[in-house]
Amino acid sequence: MDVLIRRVDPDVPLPSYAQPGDAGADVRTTEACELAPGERAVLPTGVSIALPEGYAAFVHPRSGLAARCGVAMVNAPGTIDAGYRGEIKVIVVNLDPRESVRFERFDRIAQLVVQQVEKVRFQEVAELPGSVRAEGDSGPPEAMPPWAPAPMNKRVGIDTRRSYPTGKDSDVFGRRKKSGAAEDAASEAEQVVDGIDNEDAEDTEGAEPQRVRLEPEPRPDGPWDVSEVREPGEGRVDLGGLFVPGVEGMELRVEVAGDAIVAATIVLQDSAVQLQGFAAPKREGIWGEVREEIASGITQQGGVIDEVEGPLGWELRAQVPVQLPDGTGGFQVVRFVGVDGPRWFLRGVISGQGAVQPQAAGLLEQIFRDTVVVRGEGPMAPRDPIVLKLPDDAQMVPEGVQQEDQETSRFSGGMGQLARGPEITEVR
Ligand SMILES: O=c1ccn([C@H]2C[C@H](O)[C@@H](COP(=O)(O)OP(=O)(O)OP(=O)(O)O)O2)c(=O)[nH]1
Repeated sequence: MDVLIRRVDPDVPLPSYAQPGDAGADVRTTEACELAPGERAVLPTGVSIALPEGYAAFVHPRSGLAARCGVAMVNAPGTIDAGYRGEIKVIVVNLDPRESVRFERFDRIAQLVVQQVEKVRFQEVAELPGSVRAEGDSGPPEAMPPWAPAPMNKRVGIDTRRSYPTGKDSDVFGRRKKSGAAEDAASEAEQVVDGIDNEDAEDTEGAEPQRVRLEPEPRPDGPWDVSEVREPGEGRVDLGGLFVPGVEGMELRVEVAGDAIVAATIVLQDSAVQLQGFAAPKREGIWGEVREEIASGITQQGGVIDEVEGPLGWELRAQVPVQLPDGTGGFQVVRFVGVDGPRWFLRGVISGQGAVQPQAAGLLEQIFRDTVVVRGEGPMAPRDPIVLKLPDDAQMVPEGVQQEDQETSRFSGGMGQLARGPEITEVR
């Protein structure tokens, strides 16, 4: 089909399909630009189009750029409405934590996919027809579920408000999923990992013949084991069991279970990521099983789970039932991300805007990736939390205590287990 196009920049080459079967026609930037790590820019393409009614064009990232340089589109895919006559723009972001990326004038920066789109009429009804997914969902529960992120008994906060440059210790590959199968995920997974961890000492084979063991996936982009990083403290906050990257304007809170600090939460504007490290077997990743546990728990609570392959590997995107301040039931969107490392597992819970709009969570994901885990050499039971400490120069300000513990998986985000404690303010 023909689409009318106008060059806003008279010299720009028209969008073109690189190969005969391509779905997307490459578009170019008419402005050269250099993006520092984490920086974004709105780049003009030098063209505007007139699509027929019933069509839209979608601006997609180019996979080559993403793989080579970590360039993504903030709003991918960008939507070009049929009625839009302005110049098509591309909102690119450099997600590489270390390297700048440079575009020259007329470099191909994105691809345009034209598609037919439905315009629907929304018909309001009192009840929706059932679906396979809806089966077993019992609706919002009466009580506050253990997955609800709000209540914590004790918590410690560090307000950093300063800039930490990131380290320069990593290199680049790709990471993929492992799969784990467990009917009764919680109990079986415990058994399996316990068995394997004990076995580590003797280095024997075959104690679990009914299961295929999968090695932890490679971690080309982190998070890192302390042995893989030259200067873990460079640009990171030393929390003992974790070195957490420092970012301008972030607020860092640590959370306690009993007397031990076990989780750190980084709050950045309207998003947060909670980081928690756990001991794990040497040769088997546990993230597959842990995902199943979290998913089944949330589904039982009436929540909805999507398992998707995101920027940090396989993750759960969950709509978790919560009680709203006015007492009514609502849902909160949360992302559970996780990575298996050498004898440890790092779990992140992304909440706020970074969960609602995962494409806007680049910086939080970067923080997760650039975290360094210090499991220590001592014996630990699989799935035991890796204990953290306060930064040496943190100053504590006591704060009120509220909310009792709730029974839940320790991987559920620690929502019911962690405790709010004294507030601390960092002084440097
Ligand atoms: O990557 C993009 C996304 C959008 N646009 C243009 C075409 C689109 O028709 C217009 C509005 O975009 P969109 O509808 O996504 O933006 P909005 O924030 O929802 O604005 P509006 O309220 O104008 O629809 O901006 C681009 O040039 N590039």
